[in-house]
Amino acid sequence: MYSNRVLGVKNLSVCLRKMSTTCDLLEIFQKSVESVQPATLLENQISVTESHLVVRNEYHALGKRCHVIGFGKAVKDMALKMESILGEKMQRAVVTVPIGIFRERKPSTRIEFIEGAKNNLPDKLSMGGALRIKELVQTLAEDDMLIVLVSGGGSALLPLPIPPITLQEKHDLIKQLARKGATINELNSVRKRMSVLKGGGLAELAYPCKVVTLVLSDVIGDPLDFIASGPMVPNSDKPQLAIDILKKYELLDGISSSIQTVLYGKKDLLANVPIKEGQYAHVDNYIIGNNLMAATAASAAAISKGYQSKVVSTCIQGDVICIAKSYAMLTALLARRLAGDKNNTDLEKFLKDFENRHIILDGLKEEIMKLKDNLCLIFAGEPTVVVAGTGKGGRNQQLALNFAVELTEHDIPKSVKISFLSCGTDGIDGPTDAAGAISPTNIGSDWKKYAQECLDNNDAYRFFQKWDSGANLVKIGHTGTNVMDIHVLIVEHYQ
Ligand SMILES: Nc1ncnc2c1ncn2[C@@H]1O[C@H](COP(=O)(O)OP(=O)(O)OP(=O)(O)O)[C@@H](O)[C@H]1O
Ligand SMILES: O=C(O)[C@H](O)CO
Repeated sequence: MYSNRVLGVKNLSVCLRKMSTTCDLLEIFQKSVESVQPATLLENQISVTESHLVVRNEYHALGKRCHVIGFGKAVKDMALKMESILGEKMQRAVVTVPIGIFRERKPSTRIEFIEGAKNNLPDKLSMGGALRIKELVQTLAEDDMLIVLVSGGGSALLPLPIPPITLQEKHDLIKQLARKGATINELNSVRKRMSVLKGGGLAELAYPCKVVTLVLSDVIGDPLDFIASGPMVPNSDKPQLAIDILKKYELLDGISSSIQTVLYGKKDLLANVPIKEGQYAHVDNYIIGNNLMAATAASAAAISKGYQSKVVSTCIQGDVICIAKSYAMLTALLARRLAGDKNNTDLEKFLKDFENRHIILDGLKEEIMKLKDNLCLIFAGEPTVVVAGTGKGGRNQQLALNFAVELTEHDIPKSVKISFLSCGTDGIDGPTDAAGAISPTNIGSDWKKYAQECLDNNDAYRFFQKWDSGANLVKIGHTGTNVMDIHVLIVEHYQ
């Protein structure tokens, strides 16, 4: 019933077209990932002189001893690059990275790499790493320098719950909150409240040592106090916020007494750590990469392949179901326009829909008005999924499949071909071995029914394993970087 590969000779050109667009989608995604490789980002922005670290054009004294710490999915290559830039000037380095990130043999290095946080959840290994980092930071003096490498996934790689909260309690609460569809900002507000090092804790421990923080952003808008739960910037959340978030997701009543003790108590901060312009005065923070860079590179790659292309938004957020509906509506609209229909009513409806969800669509209307060629639109951001089922998947696979189902609700002219890819730039979508997926096209009614069952059970991975024997799953392993998700939509018209 699920065989979708019945190809006659007359379908050969359709098949070749499918293959070439699939290649384009993959190459466009690959270019976006390449553009935010941490080693290149550092190489372009960091150098050292005899006595200073230079970040872009700003000089920071290296001090008597220079140490490096790091945590996140993308800090392996950041740390190795830092080691090669600093050479003997680097005294000691402790860095926590995801388990399995060293696919080949570990390179020869003086950096102490600690692997942990399976499935992006805090565990004993990552907590061991957090303790090593804490130990190192506690030895620092005023005339030292600390370089901190931060990237997404840093929260799970730097867990140190405030006693009496246990690691298991924290792990369980964050997992439940994530499954209920909490945003990353909500998750991290709760994490900051329960953690020794997050929400500025690490910066306070380092004081008065001078700190330079290099951050690869994986949060919309690059907010330093939310990326990896903001260990190097003051926590500006109201103390009540974490409690309100748990209430919102109906988790407050079930929390353990230790979590209650911490949430309703006061978080001890070191006194007298000076704050200047809302940031710790001894810390300089730099964003060295973000999803705008990745989206811009994707769009440039599409243009070089002959598409009309545009970065539409870098702040896609909200429930995957709503996003799939909006994308399908937009796609149908573009398809009809490419086929010659110039009616604008749907366009206004689509723009309103996004505006209502506070998503900025940069110049999309103008782009659509001048639409004449095959089009490749780039979206970036991080949607959420309410995981109510028991299946296997991730938000990108869920979105790619949901989009395919939604598209069947629209009339797409026969002369138009739609292709859509949704992938996480870190290469790992949820607890799966895929970065995401390419939407299946032309799903018939049996497949549509099966797709809906899989979506309802959050089992998109299983669907994709069956569809075309898994050909639509994008499997690239850990990419070494992490700037949220990229969505690539291609709409092509054939005469
Ligand atoms: N079966 C599933 N189907 C769909 N989505 C899922 C499923 N299981 C988990 N998820 C989603 O996957 C997300 C976690 O994925 P992942 O570990 O890739 O996080 P991430 O946001 O990329 O991590 P970070 O931001 O810390 O780098 C959660 O938002 C969760 O809702
Ligand atoms: O680690 C985290 O907290 C998320 O990836 C956001 O940075």
